[in-house]
Amino acid sequence: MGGTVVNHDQQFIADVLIRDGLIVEVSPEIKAPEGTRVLDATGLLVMPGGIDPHTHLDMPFMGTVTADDFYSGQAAALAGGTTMHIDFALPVDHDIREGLRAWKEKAARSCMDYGFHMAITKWDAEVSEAMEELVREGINSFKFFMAYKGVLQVSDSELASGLQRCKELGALPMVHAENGDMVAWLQERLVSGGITGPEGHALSRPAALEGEATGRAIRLAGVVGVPLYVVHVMSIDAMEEIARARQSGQRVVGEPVASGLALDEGALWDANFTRAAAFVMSPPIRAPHHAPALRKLVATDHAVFNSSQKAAGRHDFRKIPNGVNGIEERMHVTWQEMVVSGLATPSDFVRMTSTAAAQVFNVYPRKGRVAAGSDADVILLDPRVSHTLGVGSHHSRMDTNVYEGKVVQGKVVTTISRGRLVWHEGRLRVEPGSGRFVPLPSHGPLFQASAVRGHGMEEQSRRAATFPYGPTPVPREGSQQACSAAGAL
Ligand SMILES: NC(=O)NCCC(=O)O
Ligand SMILES: [Zn+2]
Repeated sequence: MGGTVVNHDQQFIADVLIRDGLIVEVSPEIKAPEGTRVLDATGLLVMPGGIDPHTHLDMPFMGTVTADDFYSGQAAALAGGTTMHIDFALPVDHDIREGLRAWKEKAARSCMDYGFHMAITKWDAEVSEAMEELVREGINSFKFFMAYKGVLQVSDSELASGLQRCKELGALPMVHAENGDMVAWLQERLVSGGITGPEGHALSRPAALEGEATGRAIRLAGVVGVPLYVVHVMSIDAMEEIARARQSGQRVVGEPVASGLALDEGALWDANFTRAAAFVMSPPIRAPHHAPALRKLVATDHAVFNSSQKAAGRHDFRKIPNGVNGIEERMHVTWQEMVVSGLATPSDFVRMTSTAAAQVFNVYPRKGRVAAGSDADVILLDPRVSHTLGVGSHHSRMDTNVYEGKVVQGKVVTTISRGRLVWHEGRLRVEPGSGRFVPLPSHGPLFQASAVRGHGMEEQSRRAATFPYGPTPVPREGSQQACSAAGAL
C-alpha cells in the first residue's frame, strides 16, 4: 500500500490489490479485503518484475555445462527482482524437437515463469517443418549463430533460409552477430604468436567483426523483409548498424546486456587468470566508450561457469567456456548505470528491464505492467538503500562474480511472483516445480504492420514504381519457365 507505481509510461501513488496470482486493482486507498496480507510500500517504487530475455541455464557448452540450473538461476533472478526469463533451448544433434523436449525437462525444477527461444544450428526440410510445430507450442523466436565456427555457426544461405521461414511463421529471427570465420582466423594467428591468455579472447573478436556481422544480418533480413533481433550488442560498431537500419524504417531490435553497460575489457588483461577468465564472454566486454549501445531493453546472457570450469582454458583462451553472470544483478546494475547516473528515468528503467521484452516477445500487458488484469509479478525497489554486489551475497552457484565489489544504490527489497511473496526482508521462499512455462504467441508487434519492410522490399517497390523489372521470369524462346516466381521473396 502507498507505494509509487511505476510503469513505462506513467508514475503515480496507488495501492495494488493482488488475488490468485493476478493484479485485480490499482488505485488510491483500496480497502483491503479481510485476510489480505498488507505490505507497506511507502517510499518504495512498485514496478513490474524484470524480464530477462537472454539466459542460458543448464546449457551444455564448450565441453561443460553452465553452473546454474533452472532452480538456482531462477532463485537468483527472483532475489534480484526478475520474475520471468526467456532461455535459449539448443537443438540436440541439430534436432529442434528433441531440443525443446530436453529443455522442458531441465525446466521441470523451475520456481518462476519462463519462456524459450530455440537455436537453429543447421538447415534442412526437417528443421523447417519442425519450426512450425515449435511455434504452435509457444516458441516465437529462433536464434542463428554467425559465430562459433564448426559448432553452432550457420552459413549466410542457411541464415537466409531461416529468416525466410521465420517470416512465414511470424516468428522473430535472432542473430548472434560476429564474423565466426574471421574470429577463428584471428584466434589461430594469436595462439601461434604466443598469446594464449584471456586477453586473446578480446583481441580475436574486435568490434569491427561484430559490426560487420550485424550489418550483414540486417541486410539479409532486409532482403527477405523480416524483422530482426540482434542479441548481446556489445559495440558502437554494431549499434551504428542497427541505428542506421532503424532510421531507414527497418524493424531491428538491438539487445544490450548488463555486462556491456557496466564492465570494462581491461579485466581480460588481469594477471590473475581466474579473474580474467570470469570476464570471457562473446562478443567480448569492450572498452568503456562502447557502453552507450542501444538501450531499448537490457538482458544478461547469464551463462555461468565456475572457475574450475573456466580453468579448461588456462593455456589456451579458445577453451575458456564463454559466459558471465547477471541474472541476479541486471536490475541493480541497470538502475545504477542508467537511473542513478541520470541517464534514464524510473519509467525508462521499467521499459528497459521489463516492458520492452514483454512487447517484443508478445506477452504484454500480461507481463511488463502493473495494471489490473496483469500477472502479479511485482517488485518493490527502495531507492535509498545501497548495497554491494558479489559472491558473498549472490544466490547463483557461481564462485566468482564479474560485479564483485560494485556498490549500487537502490535495492529490490521485495519480489512477488504470480502473487507469491518469494523475496522479502532478505529471505528467499521458493519451491522447485512451482514455475510455469509461458507460451509466446507468434506474429508479435514487430509483425503487425501491414507490410513488414526491409531495405530489399523497399528497393523492390521503388523499382516497381519506376520501371517494370521484378521477380518474375522473362518468357524467352525455348524457355520452360511458364509460371510466376513472384512468391519467391
Ligand atoms: N555469450 C556467451 O559468451 N556465452 C553464451 C553463449 C552465447 O550466447 O554466445
Ligand atoms: Zn547468449
